[in-house]
Amino acid sequence: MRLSVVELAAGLSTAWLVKILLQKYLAAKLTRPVLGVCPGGSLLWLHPFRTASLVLGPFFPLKNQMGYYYAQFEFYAKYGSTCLSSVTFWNAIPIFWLSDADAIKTVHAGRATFPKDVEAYETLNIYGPNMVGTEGSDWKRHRSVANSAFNETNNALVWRETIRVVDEWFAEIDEANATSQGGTPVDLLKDFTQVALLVISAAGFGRRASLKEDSNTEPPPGHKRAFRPAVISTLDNLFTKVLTPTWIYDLSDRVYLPFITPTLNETREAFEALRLHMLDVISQARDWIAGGKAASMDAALLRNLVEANADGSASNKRLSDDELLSDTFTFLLAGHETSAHSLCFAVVLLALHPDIQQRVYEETLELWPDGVSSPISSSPYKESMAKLDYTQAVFHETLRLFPAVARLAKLVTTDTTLKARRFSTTSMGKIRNVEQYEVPIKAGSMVLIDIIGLHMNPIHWGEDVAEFKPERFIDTDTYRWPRDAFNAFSGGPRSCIGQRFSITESVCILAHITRKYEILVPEELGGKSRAEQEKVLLKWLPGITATPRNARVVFRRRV
Ligand code: HEM
Repeated sequence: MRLSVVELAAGLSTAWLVKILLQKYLAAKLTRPVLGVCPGGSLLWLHPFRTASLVLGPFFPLKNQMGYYYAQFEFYAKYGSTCLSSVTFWNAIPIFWLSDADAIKTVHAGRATFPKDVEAYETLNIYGPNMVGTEGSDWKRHRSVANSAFNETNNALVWRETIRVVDEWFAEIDEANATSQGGTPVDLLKDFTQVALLVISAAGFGRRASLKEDSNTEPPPGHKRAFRPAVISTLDNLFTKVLTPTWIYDLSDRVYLPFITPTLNETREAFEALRLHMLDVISQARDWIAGGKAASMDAALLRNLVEANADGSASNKRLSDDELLSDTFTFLLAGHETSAHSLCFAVVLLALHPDIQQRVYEETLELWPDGVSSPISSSPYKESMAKLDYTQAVFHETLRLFPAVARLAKLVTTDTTLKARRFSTTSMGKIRNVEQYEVPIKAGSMVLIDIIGLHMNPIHWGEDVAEFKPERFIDTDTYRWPRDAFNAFSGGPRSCIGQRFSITESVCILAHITRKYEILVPEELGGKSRAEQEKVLLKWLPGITATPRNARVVFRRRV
């Protein structure tokens, strides 16, 4: 029997593939002893903290496989442990999944043993190194300059700018309301994306833009695009920028590739346009400092960064212009989608829970008896926030049930142990016999902070863990809410630097909406059960951040 060249090549390729797969499988099998006493031992076909897992997240892993995005606490309950082990198929990395508040706290506190997996963030270094994608002394330098930028003056600016943007948004809604009976249908994702963008533009870059301004605005001298279209097209092209390898850019420079070349050109131009605007703000801030800060200039993050950077005495504590620019861009990325998506979930939850909505309304009625806070000066930031405790609790509880970031990965640099919990589960699904135990973890492994698993852990949050109950986040004489079991903003020294920014913005928006409008479930879902309404309105997909799919409600003006 004679084989053709094609048959021979196919046979050899198959043999080669089988050999590789066998090698990988054996390597993963051999790693199992490293997993020690920690139950699970699952084989992971995808690395759970790489771009592929975000892109494929809605479809893979499947429901019964470890890493499934909607599993909540299921796997931990199945194996009776708050720490689970697994190993990646392709490179045999032991990965320990954590839903235990104490173990996670240890990981956050031990930055030398558990550094951030910065490799996963490399694609975000678009304008250069930045706070999110660095570790060690570089990260410290970024963080110490930026810490002073996120100050109370900036929070007050966030509050004022949010009111300005919300005022404009309400005007649009009321205009639509004039013709519609029974309220205005609102596409929350579309509207909050715009609102959050305008807030971060003003409080982050010091560039005030209007909701109504269209993309044909004249670019200022020296620019090809006005600020707002530059930001919007940058965000629109973010995925292209992050996912396209540089060799494709090089190729498309040399050869015209239909569709690809125009898309890459647009992406490049958008990012360059935004870069020029950010450089303008940096140079304006420098002029302002050099001029003795005579004129007033809003305390936007970028201005504050430039100021803090100029104050840095030693050069090893300062940031270069590229780093300043890259950090500011990171604030735009990190602060815009997270806030917009979380607000979508919060408003839908208020529509689904009229009793809770009523409590928020009563709180805002007390604060603003004469209606929402316009003019702006009538509602000062600090005093108003201090009176919106329940609204803040609603926002926290939303982030507990729908954390924008589902998981975080840390490397393990030295052999160590973590304290987790073992338990049994009764036939009624109740957790019993909880005891702590030590999980040995070898250097070279990875730990995965499973934020959803932690937030759905009944050991920390009680048996009603799945219910939307904002009062969980309100301390009383006999109850203190479990801070370490809440990781929506991560934890420890690398926790979200924009936490106060986003709470200020979100609470301001939720309070204003609830004071002015009744939030209702869309009419077509009116006859359905609460469970069916939840299934539709709270549907989400994994992405860079958890993305709501059907966040629609109706706003009806309160009389
Ligand atoms: C609801 C809103 C927000 C949520 C849920 C959120 C969540 C998070 C989480 C989980 C992390 C840790 C990420 C990691 O370690 O990889 C983080 C880090 C970060 N966030 Fe936020 N964030 C929000 C809003 C903001 C805002 C408004 C800003 C800026 C204006 C911001 C800027 C940052 C930055 C710069 C980091 C990196 C901090 C560091 O590595 O030291 N975030 N955020």
